[in-house]
Amino acid sequence: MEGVDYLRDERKKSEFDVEAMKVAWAGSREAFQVSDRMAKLVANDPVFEKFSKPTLGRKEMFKNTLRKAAYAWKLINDLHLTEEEAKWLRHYIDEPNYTDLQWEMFVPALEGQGSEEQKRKWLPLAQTMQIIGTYAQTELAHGSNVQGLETTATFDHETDQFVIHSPTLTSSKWWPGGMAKVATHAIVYARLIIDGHFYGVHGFIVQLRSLEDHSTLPGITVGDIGMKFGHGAYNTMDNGVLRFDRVRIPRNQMLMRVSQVTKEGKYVQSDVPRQLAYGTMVSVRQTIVSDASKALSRAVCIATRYSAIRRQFGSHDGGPETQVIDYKTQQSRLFPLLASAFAFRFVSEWLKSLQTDVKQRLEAKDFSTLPEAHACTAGLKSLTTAATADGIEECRKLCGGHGYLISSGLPELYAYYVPACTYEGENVVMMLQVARFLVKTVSEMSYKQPVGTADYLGRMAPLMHNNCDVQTAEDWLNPSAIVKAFETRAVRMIVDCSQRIAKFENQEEGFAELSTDLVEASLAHCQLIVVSTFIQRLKQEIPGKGVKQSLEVLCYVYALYLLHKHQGDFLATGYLTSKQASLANDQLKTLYSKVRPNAIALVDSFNHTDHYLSSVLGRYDGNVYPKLYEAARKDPLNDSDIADGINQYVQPILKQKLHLAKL
Ligand SMILES: CCCCCCCC/C=C\CCCCCCCC(=O)SCCNC(=O)CCNC(=O)[C@H](O)C(C)(C)COP(=O)(O)OP(=O)(O)OC[C@H]1O[C@@H](n2cnc3c(N)ncnc32)[C@H](O)[C@@H]1OP(=O)(O)O
Ligand SMILES: Cc1cc2nc3c(=O)[nH]c(=O)nc-3n(C[C@H](O)[C@H](O)[C@H](O)COP(=O)(O)OP(=O)(O)OC[C@H]3O[C@@H](n4cnc5c(N)ncnc54)[C@H](O)[C@@H]3O)c2cc1C
Repeated sequence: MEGVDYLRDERKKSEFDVEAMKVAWAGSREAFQVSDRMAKLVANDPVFEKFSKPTLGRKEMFKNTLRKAAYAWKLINDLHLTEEEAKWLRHYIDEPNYTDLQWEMFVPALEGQGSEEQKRKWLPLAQTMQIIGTYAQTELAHGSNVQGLETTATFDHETDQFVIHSPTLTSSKWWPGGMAKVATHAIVYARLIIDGHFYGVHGFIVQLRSLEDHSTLPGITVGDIGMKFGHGAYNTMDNGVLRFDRVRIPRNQMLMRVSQVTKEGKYVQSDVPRQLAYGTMVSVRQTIVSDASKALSRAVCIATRYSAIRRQFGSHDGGPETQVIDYKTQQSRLFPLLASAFAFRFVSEWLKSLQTDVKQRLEAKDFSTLPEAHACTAGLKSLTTAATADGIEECRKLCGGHGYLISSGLPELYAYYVPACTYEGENVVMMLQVARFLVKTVSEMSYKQPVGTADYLGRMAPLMHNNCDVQTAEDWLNPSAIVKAFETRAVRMIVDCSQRIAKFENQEEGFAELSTDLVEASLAHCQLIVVSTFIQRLKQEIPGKGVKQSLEVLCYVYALYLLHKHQGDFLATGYLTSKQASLANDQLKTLYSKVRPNAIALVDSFNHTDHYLSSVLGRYDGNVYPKLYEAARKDPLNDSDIADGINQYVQPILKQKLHLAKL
């Protein structure tokens, strides 16, 4: 039997309707159809071929990506693609490039932080790509600490302009994507200075390059920051360094939704919170949560298909060896990741709806839910990216030696993905933001009832004193037992930290001293959100034979896997006994055996094309070994029998040996 037959047999074992599961994964039939159409469009167009990428040099790779981006833009226009379709098209092309910054950061920053007048002027230019923009916030010496940025924007009364300047080497903008070679404009974050007074960090629209010949404008120095981790992964992107030598821009190019500077040089703060200036980061963090489920599902799809094909040991009387997916250890590493991909998918959908709600409230000048939205996006960004980056690496190991080959698709995926733990808010820094929100919520509870994702803190009294009543492994198959366990663990960890901080004379000092515990408490809070969202999703109607049941199994796997992994927390907070923790682990093993027959069908439900997976190990048809062999033969080193350099550097050594032998 070959891999092809193995996967065919596996698909026959499935206990649910795969087509219906595809819809559940996508969110709706319409969402499925859009993404499916775009996936196929990209997969079937030779322009988007990407197997040759690993063998290209930096310049060729960069040019090749520009070519694809230009072609994609042509398709978007020629085919009159909707915004949603265009997003999926870019997603499936699967090469980071300047358009990510244009659509995920530059346009949202204009939309969220521009005044109505500014939006009227700049948005049409950006949306039709007559200008190409980037988001230039991070500097050589400051990324996380936005208030510590050094670039200055000094108001000049006489000319009604701002003077943008890089006063030090460390103030050089450093990292923005698309900035080195492509972007014509940037939203530059700088310290606003009027008459020697500092008014905080604000965004300014600055032109970097001529729209005529693309040359840099006077006063601007811009370039690439150099190659990044993983050859092909992120090096298609021209992350840049940028310096300003007293570059002048008109006053009306400061983004003026949140605060304005008048012609007279007066600083006016609108009636909206200053944190709205961070709004672009909040919206992109939500996109990053959604991207996490895509990246993790991709790695899990590869590792699951390959685990069903790969066989090692266990052959009796000449029969076939054991599929590695049947080893309990393989299942205990793989299935929680499969469940996590679904969990992240559903939490990202929920986060999107939370943001829509916040947006509507902001328009009605209701800012009450902003801190919670910030904490949720920051925390979930941190949780999902960390788990996804680790998960991709685990999937690589699950594929044994072949996982280390570029043709497995996993090394490049990891290298592309891992900076998500850093960009758009370093993960620990983000968890500390969640901690601030939680500690503040607890401290205000005497006069303010917590709401939304923090509402369980309002039920503190019972949660502080209850004990878990699980008696058998079966008892863990109960959503309310699970939610209660996660709520209790989170509440007790948060309250413990809050009480210990309160003992410090200086609260900031207490916060800093307890920051490692606070990060753990924040993680507990975020895990509760993901688990509860999964459970809530299952309360909705989910059509299709066996679909809901399979998702229920995955939901329990996700929750009980976390419970097992963090059982130290659950035990230390005194809610569970070690017996109850061990029953959860027993149940987890039973659940793995329920996932097993459905594993291949579950990863088929992601609807990933072979083009998108770009993995010989994860091929839909399972024809792994012949294709691995074929891919290896195509390596440039195999172009000739005697490689370049052999005659020059190897043969002389061999000849020298002969000479020595004669002596
Ligand atoms: C369908 C297909 C889809 C395809 C998918 C494609 C996916 C591709 C995705 C994407 C493509 C783009 C590729 C990557 C691009 C990467 C771009 C970048 O990396 S841009 C740089 C990011 N930089 C950071 O994130 C800095 C992190 N630092 C910060 O955010 C702040 O400095 C922070 C939060 C750490 C501290 O802020 P403070 O300096 O003002 O300090 P404090 O005093 O702590 O905050 C004041 C108050 O403001 C609140 N706050 C802070 N941030 C807030 C926010 N964002 N919203 C609301 N409140 C906020 C705080 O909670 C605090 O509240 P209280 O006073 O305690 O009540
Ligand atoms: C691929 C990539 C693309 C990027 N694209 C862009 C872009 O388009 N535009 C842009 O403006 N920026 C971009 N960035 C920059 C990115 O946003 C920053 O790197 C990120 O915000 C982290 O900041 P930092 O580099 O200053 O890390 P640092 O803050 O220096 O982190 C270093 C270490 O310090 C720790 N640390 C920092 N502060 C604290 C604290 N208060 N408490 C405890 N620990 C702390 C962190 O946890 C971390 O371990 C990009 C970065 C990458 C890698």
